[in-house]
Amino acid sequence: MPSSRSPKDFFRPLAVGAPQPLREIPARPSRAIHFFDPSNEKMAAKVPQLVGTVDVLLGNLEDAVKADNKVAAREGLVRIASGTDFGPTQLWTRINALDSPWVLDDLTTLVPAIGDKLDVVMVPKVQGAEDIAYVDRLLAQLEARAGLDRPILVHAILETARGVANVEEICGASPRMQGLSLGPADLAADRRMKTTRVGGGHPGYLVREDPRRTSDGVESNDRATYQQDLWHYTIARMVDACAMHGISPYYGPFGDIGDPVACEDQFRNAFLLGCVGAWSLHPTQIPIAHRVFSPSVEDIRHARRVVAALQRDGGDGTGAVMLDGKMEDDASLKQCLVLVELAEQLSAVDPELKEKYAAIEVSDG
Ligand SMILES: CC(C)(COP(=O)(O)OP(=O)(O)OC[C@H]1O[C@@H](n2cnc3c(N)ncnc32)[C@H](O)[C@@H]1OP(=O)(O)O)[C@@H](O)C(=O)NCCC(=O)NCCSC(=O)C[C@](C)(O)C(=O)O
Ligand SMILES: [Mg+2]
Repeated sequence: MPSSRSPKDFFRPLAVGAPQPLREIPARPSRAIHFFDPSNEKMAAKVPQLVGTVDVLLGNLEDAVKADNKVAAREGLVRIASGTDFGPTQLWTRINALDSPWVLDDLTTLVPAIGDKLDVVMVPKVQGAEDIAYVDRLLAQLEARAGLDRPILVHAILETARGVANVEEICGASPRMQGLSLGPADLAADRRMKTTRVGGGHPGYLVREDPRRTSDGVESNDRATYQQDLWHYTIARMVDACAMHGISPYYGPFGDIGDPVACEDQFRNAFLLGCVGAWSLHPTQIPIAHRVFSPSVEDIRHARRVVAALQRDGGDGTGAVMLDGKMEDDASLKQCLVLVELAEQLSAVDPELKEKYAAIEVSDG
C-alpha cells in the first residue's frame, strides 16, 4: 500500500464518475506482447491477421516511432483499434514518456476514442510512484468523461536506475497496476552499463573456471568460461515486487531478431524466474514467446501427478509422500498448482494447448 493514499481511499475512483478500480488484476494470458508501429503501413496492415495468433497486440507510440510520425502513429492506432475486432487478443498501447511533448495528446486522444478497447496503457521510463499517480488521476478523469465502465490498467517499464530503486512503490502505487517490463536498453544507458545490445547477454560478462594443474604440476590453460545473465538481478527484483503486489512481471524486448536460439534462452530464464511473458518485436518472436511461456506437457504431467498423489484417498494436500524417489509435500504441491493453474488459463485462449494438456494421462504411483 503506498504511503501517499490511506488504505480506505486506495480503491476509491480518482474522479467522480470514473469506473470502480479492480480489487484483483485478472490473470489473462500475455505470453507475447507484440509491438507494432501504427504509423508504418506495412506493419499496420498485418495487425488484423495477427488477431487470435498472439495474446497481446501493442500499438507503440514511443521509442522506435520517428518523432515526425508521432501524430500519424496515434491516429493510426485509433483507426486500427476502431476498425478491428480483437476477439480474445488484448489491445495495449505504449504511450510516450511523461516528460515528452506528445504524452498528453496520446492520452487525451486515445481514451475518448478507443478507451473501451484498450486493456492496458504501458508507461515508459517510470521513476517512482509519483509518475503512476499522475497517469492514474488523468486516466480516471478521462474515463469519467468518456463514460467508460471498466478501468484501463497501467503497466510500467523499468528502465531507469531510480525506477529500479523504487520498484516496490511503483507496483503498489495504484490498483490499476497490471505489471512491469524490463527495458534493458534505456536501463543500460541510464546505469552507464557498457553494453550496446537491446537485451540479451554479453560474451564479456562471465565467470571462468579455476586453473587446473595437470599431474606434472603444470597449469592448464584450458579453462571453461560460463556466460552470466546481465539481467538476473533486475528481473529477480521485478518478480518479487510484482508478486508482493499481485501483478505480473515480463521480460521485455530481445533486439537480436536473427538469433532465435538466444532469444528463447533469455525468455526461458525469465519464465523460470517467474515472468509471465516477454515482448515480440518481429512476427518471428511470437511463437518463441508462446512456446516458452506455456508449460511443457512433461511439466504439466508431473505437476498433476504430484497434485493427485497429495490429494489421493481424500488427502487434503498436507503431509509428505515419495514420488519417483523424491519427496513431495505441501510446498511442492503449491509449486505444482502454479503450473496446473497456468495450464488452465492458457487452455481457455489456446485451443492447440488445450488439446495437448487434455490428452495428458496421469499414471498412478
Ligand atoms: C526490427 C524491425 C525494424 C525489422 O523490420 P524489417 O521490415 O526490417 O523486418 P522484415 O523481416 O523485413 O519484415 C518482414 C515483414 O514483417 C513485417 N513486420 C516486421 N516487424 C513487424 C511487427 N513488429 N509487426 C507486424 N509486422 C512486422 C514487415 O513490415 C515486413 O512486411 P512485408 O512482408 O509486408 O514487407 C521491425 O520488426 C520493427 O520495427 N519492430 C518493432 C520495433 C519496436 O517496436 N521497438 C520498440 C520496442 S523495444 C524498446 O523500445 C526498448 C526499450 C524497452 O524501451 C528499452 O529497452 O529501453
Ligand atoms: Mg526504452
